[in-house]
Amino acid sequence: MAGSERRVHVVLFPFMAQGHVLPFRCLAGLVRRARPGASVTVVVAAPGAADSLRASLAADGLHGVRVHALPLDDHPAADTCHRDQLIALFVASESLRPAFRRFVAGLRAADPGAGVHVMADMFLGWTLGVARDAGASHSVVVTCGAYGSALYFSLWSSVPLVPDTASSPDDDGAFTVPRFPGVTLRRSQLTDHLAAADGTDACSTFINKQVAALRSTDALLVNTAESLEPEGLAMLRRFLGSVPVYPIGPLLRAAAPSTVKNNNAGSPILAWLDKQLPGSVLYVSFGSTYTISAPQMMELAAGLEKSAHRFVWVIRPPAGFDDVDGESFRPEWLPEGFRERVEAGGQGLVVRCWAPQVEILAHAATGAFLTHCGWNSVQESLAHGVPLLGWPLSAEQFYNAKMLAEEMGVCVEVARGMRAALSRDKFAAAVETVLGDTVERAEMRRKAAKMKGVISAARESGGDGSSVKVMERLFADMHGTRRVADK
Ligand SMILES: O=c1ccn([C@@H]2O[C@H](COP(=O)(O)OP(=O)(O)O[C@H]3O[C@H](CO)[C@@H](O)[C@H](O)[C@H]3O)[C@@H](O)[C@H]2O)c(=O)[nH]1
Repeated sequence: MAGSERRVHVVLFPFMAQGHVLPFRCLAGLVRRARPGASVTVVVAAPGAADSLRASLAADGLHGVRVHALPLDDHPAADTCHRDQLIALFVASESLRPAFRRFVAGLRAADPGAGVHVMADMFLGWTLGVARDAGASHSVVVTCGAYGSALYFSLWSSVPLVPDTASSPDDDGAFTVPRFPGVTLRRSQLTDHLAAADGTDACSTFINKQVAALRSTDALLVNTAESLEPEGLAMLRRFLGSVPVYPIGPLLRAAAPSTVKNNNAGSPILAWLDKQLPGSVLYVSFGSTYTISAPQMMELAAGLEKSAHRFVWVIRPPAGFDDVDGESFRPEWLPEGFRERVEAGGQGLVVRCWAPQVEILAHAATGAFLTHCGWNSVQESLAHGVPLLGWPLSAEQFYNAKMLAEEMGVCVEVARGMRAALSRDKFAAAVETVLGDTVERAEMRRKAAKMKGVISAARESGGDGSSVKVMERLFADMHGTRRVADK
């Protein structure tokens, strides 16, 4: 087979946010496993981020993977800028077109006999034109799941949305998702941007450009497995028409081996977990980009304390406090004395900004995860058989939560959106459901364990549906006997 393989340069281009860069790091490893002879370069849209990405790739054992920086210096990475600036950052990424064009042309010129394949983030649709002009093949990498993406892109392609039963924007009216008559949503499962969109606003214009790229790229690579989301993938394929869809996920990092061996002296959080009973701790984190409000944080703290269950809570500054440094807590965020009380009493740990999430989820003491249902967090949780409490905040997270609760039965949704009125009693009751001695807990754990098995099978190299096999198929289709770029 190797004899018929054409040399190929693979260019990976993530959007500069943790939730996107992390799966792209795993994608670099997957490309290496599926096509060991390929050269792989990760393009970053900020020279300042190149060194840390190089270090991360080396830590992943991907020493031969190159990093090429393009000059988007005056824009911060998405997880350090205000969420409202995201759309500006998306649009600004298009200014990289000339530099990216030069880079791809340089690869072609340096090795004219080889193929070039650009694997670009779903928010970098403009790269398709660059790839086409350079005679390179192109795929769009969807870092989200299939079900969430199918609904998200379908909704944005159908604005303005008119809920069937809402008489005012405050009514939580139900409506049927365009193109998917079997799926009903509520008004509260739309972001404000989506609910207000009319097709001419900046968000609609931007996302419609991405949808156009999804529909005309050579392949769609989705961070999921056929066995994990068969229905979601069927919906995405229906939405896209003829573009081939390759479920190359789950793109997941493995936990450091010491976690599994309960040997965590080097990490205070993991060392604390070592002292807890199996399945007894709630892990609370809302990902790398979104956050809840200060009043919500107050109520959540009260609910956690009231539940009397153990927890590890990773706190990023609430909305409106984006300028606060990475160390401090403000009095507006947490009830007076909360942190000192729960830490001294052994009930919980309050961690500022960032924690070793995969290691926490892999730890035997972790029994449930309160999450915003970002797709990386979802897959990391299920990969370790950990059931979820869902509090979707934005983007496609509402649809991930819906699928996890209604289709997979591994999640209880406790709140919805960045303005949700949270009740401490309701929240404490939900924690009891997932960590107490309840029938629901047993059932959710059983279903989450099943998903763990599904994910583990997709990560092994052997089976036909495994991510390596799917990636091998992509290369065979694109750069084996059929050469899409040369058609
Ligand atoms: O303290 C922390 C917090 C986060 N993480 C990691 O950061 C990633 C966070 O990703 P995710 O859970 O997907 O959340 P976001 O960062 O919010 O992800 C964005 O990207 C996802 C994939 O496209 C989308 O599903 C989300 O809606 C979007 O907000 C995960 O790998 C976590 O393990 C840590 O390691 N430590």
